[in-house]
Amino acid sequence: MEGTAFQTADGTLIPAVTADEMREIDRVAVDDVGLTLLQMMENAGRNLAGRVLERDPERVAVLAGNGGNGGGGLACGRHLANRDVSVSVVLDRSPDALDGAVSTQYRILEGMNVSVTTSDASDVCSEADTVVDSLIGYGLQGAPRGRTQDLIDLCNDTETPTVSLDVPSGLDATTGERPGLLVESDEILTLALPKTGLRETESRLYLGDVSIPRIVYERVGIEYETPFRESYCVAVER
Ligand SMILES: NC(=O)C1=CN([C@@H]2O[C@H](COP(=O)(O)OP(=O)(O)OC[C@H]3O[C@@H](n4cnc5c(N)ncnc54)[C@H](O)[C@@H]3O)[C@@H](O)[C@H]2O)[C@@H](O)CC1
Ligand SMILES: [K+]
Repeated sequence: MEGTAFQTADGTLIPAVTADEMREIDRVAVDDVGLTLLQMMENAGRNLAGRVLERDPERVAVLAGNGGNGGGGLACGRHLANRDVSVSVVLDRSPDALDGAVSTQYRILEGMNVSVTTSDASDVCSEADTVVDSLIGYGLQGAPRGRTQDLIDLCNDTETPTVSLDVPSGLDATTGERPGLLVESDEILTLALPKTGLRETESRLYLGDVSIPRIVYERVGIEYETPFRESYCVAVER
């Protein structure tokens, strides 16, 4: 395990997983143990908001994709807005393309009258003091395309400090390869366990608890000691 493990500052080893392994962990957590995606997404979003709040933000742009990664970003946007941070959400496609838990997150923001754009986002990004990158997580398939690619380009161009959820969008979570454009993150909050591809990144890395019970790791054959003893989010060394 030591070859692939990351560790906390106090030396607790944390195994790294591939995208397929993480998908299986999520599946067992939901299908066998009974957590819901919405619960995990809420924990992801709250931990992400915690990292963003460390930056004392006033205006935050949340770039959100249509998958689970985007849902975590949207939940983060709600927690920030609840703390009087000015939040603008930038979707990479029409809200009609959202479903399940992600759609739920979106509808709540809509009910809160949080600003949402599906068109030109250059002002939103340049006026923000922090960008949340929740476009794509471990679900990346090939080089980022279309508006997702344009938003990554914009995010990198504006040079606003960026916090990425799970992995910087455009990174292959398993290999660390970048098949196309990649968000240049200042900080990454990865979820549950670090992804093997994060070895190839250099920005500050944190690990957030999404409340996956130990029995899930036992069932998928991963040796696991919780790094979350006193906190829901810990700094991680590669
Ligand atoms: N335990 C869980 O399952 C949780 C997962 N969460 C997040 O959900 C992510 C996984 O969710 P998903 O499996 O929905 O996948 P992602 O949200 O990583 O991305 C999938 C979406 O990205 C788009 N996409 C993929 N490749 C693209 C490309 N090359 N160009 C443009 N668009 C592309 C597709 O439309 C696809 O729907 C994780 O990385 C994690 O951040 C969190 O929301 C919390 C809970
Ligand atoms: K991301």
